[in-house]
Amino acid sequence: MTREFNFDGLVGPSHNYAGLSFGNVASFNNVKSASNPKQAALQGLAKMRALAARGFAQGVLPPQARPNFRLLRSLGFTGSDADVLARAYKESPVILACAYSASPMWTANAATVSPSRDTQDGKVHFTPANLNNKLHRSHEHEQSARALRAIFHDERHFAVHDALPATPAFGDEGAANHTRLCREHGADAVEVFVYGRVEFDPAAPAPKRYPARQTLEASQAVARLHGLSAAHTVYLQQNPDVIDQGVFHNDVIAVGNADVLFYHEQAFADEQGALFQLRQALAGVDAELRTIRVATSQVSVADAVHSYLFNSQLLSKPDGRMALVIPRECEENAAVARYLEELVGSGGPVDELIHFDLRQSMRNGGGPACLRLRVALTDGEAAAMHQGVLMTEELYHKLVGWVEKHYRDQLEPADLADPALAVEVRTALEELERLLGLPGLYDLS
Ligand SMILES: NCCC[C@H](NC(=O)CCC(=O)O)C(=O)O
Repeated sequence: MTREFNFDGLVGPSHNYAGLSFGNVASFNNVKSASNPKQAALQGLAKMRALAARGFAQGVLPPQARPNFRLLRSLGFTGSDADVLARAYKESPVILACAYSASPMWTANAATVSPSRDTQDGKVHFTPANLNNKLHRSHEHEQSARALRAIFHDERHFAVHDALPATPAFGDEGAANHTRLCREHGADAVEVFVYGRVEFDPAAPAPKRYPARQTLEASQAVARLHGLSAAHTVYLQQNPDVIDQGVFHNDVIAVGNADVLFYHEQAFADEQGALFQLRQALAGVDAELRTIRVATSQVSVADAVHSYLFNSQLLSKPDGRMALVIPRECEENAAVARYLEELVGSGGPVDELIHFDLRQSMRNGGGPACLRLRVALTDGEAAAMHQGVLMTEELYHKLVGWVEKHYRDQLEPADLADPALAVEVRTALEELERLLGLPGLYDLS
């Protein structure tokens, strides 16, 4: 049997609001407000626990070591660790914030994953995303690769590639711009890549106000690395106008699961063309696309961006129906709340809503779907991965205890200059390696 595992990012102890993501409305609006790392981590853990308790396969991906002293030193801040922090804070607090960002919590951007059913060599392939559009995210991929290699260490089953070259032609944001459509997780599938820009075709449409983070060239390179078949791979262009309205990743405006695509009518540059391509490719894997199309008259793009309606997890339940995992913000938006009520009453594939309070992450533009990386695994593959990251009641309680012990409940921009914070984070991560049974997870040299 094949099951879809959701690996959620455990929010790191330096979670803060630094306004680093131009084009991401929430990140910009909450710049320099105080964060609560403890609450952020507990909110994420509560989601993992609840979904695991419901029988969904749930794992956790560890946070990364912060600040990234190697990054700071490579930019010319030298001396002892305390000197590096003091100089960076004085000369460029924004660089210090980049080195301290807890952005690896959004594991939808950690990598693109192709299940073994889709790949030429029959292994599960991972390509960590270079995230090169933003300095604070561009240094995640090294540790993402290291963590994935530690968890998916068995080379008979898993291949973890290096990130693509970090140049604008290969802007790669990972699974946030990727979805897999199929009858069921274990069946042949179509992998769908959504890009915002084409580097080598200056005539292709592109956003004008905000950056397009993902390129067609990156998507094609990932498909090549993973050994995907051309007939089962579809590339769609995201609508540049919605990128300019704050839809910085496709998973802010569309989500797919099994044979269902839940999307906003403005999501793609060419809606009819996109549906045609998907239907044709799906016919090749004996599947028929079911669409849940949301019209602008039902939910505007602005409401979608503020509520994160589409940054939901669409999860298959054992009874064949689907649940939609949404943030509380969806209840608070009148148009979205009305739409959702209709959706679950419509007799369509979605018959249940599961709400979570993820406010701490949402204030940086990360909803339920941003917080998780989907990995479909056969039973054999699931048995071959490191078991210490699978969410159980026991692991949940251990991690809550660890968070309670090590995390601050308030972090202001100026706190990043406090040398004690760096020591606290390091101590916490050393303990986490033991707790997850992953010695050597971090390069703490
Ligand atoms: N998939 C959701 C990603 C959200 C993430 N936000 C941030 O990095 C904000 C960080 C800050 O501004 O402190 C991003 O934009 O990539």
